[in-house]
Amino acid sequence: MKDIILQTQSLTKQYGHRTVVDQVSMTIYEGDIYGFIGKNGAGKTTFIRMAVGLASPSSGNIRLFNSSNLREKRAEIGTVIESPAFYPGMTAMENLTAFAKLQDLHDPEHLQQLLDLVGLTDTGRKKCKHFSLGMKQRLAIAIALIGNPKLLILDEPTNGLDPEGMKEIRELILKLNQERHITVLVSSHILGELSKFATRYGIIHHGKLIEEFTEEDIWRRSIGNGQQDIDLEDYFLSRIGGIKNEKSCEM
Ligand SMILES: Nc1ncnc2c1ncn2[C@@H]1O[C@H](COP(=O)(O)OP(=O)(O)OP(=O)(O)O)[C@@H](O)[C@H]1O
Repeated sequence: MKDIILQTQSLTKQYGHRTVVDQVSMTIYEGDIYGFIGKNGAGKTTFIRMAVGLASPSSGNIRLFNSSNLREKRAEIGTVIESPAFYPGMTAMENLTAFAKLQDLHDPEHLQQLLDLVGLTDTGRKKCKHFSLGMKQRLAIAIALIGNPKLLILDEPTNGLDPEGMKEIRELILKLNQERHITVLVSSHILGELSKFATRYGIIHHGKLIEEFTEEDIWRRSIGNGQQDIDLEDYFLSRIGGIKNEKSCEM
């Protein structure tokens, strides 16, 4: 049995009378690339903010790495939430150095390796404000990796990227998972994109986690129903009552 990396029980967030995350019980196992799927406003970011300690739950429970000592265990998580934040007037290496200093880490070789890993080796004196969105996302991921996290949480990392930028992020996530054995939680509202690399999925709809499954689970079910093939996107949409748009993979 694989180790449990992140587990929530009935995690709930209310803003006033509105419940935006509703009793979510999620389990992420070691080695997963967990695709967290939901429409805009479904509650993905709010759930992630609670998991990493940026928002406090109204009720429910969170365990990290099989421990309830969240203060200690959150140090083993790297996070990129929404727009990447860094110093626009600095280079990639200057940013990495500044963020490493905040964590009291001073190892230029480690930082150079991170730059190489995310494909920003050749950016030299170029200031980050002149980076493309894809480069900014990859720098944000490098910053999240400074402390060698065991779990990387990425909130909509491909949002707004062109196909090439999406491919770069996808390949980076796969490399981190397969070569560095980092477990990944990645949220998106773009089904076609997530299905290219996720190993398990959770669908969130109106704040509720309506299902968790692997792609294999769906295959098994479709064979059981006498179907030859499955379309993951059709399946997702059938679960949330959506209609497939032939021109777009978005929900
Ligand atoms: N601080 C807040 N106060 C009140 N409502 C909030 C707050 N933060 C989020 N919400 C509401 O909670 C709901 C869920 O938002 P959330 O950002 O978690 O969704 P999401 O699935 O991440 O969507 P998106 O992809 O658009 O970010 C939304 O209706 C949002 O307006």
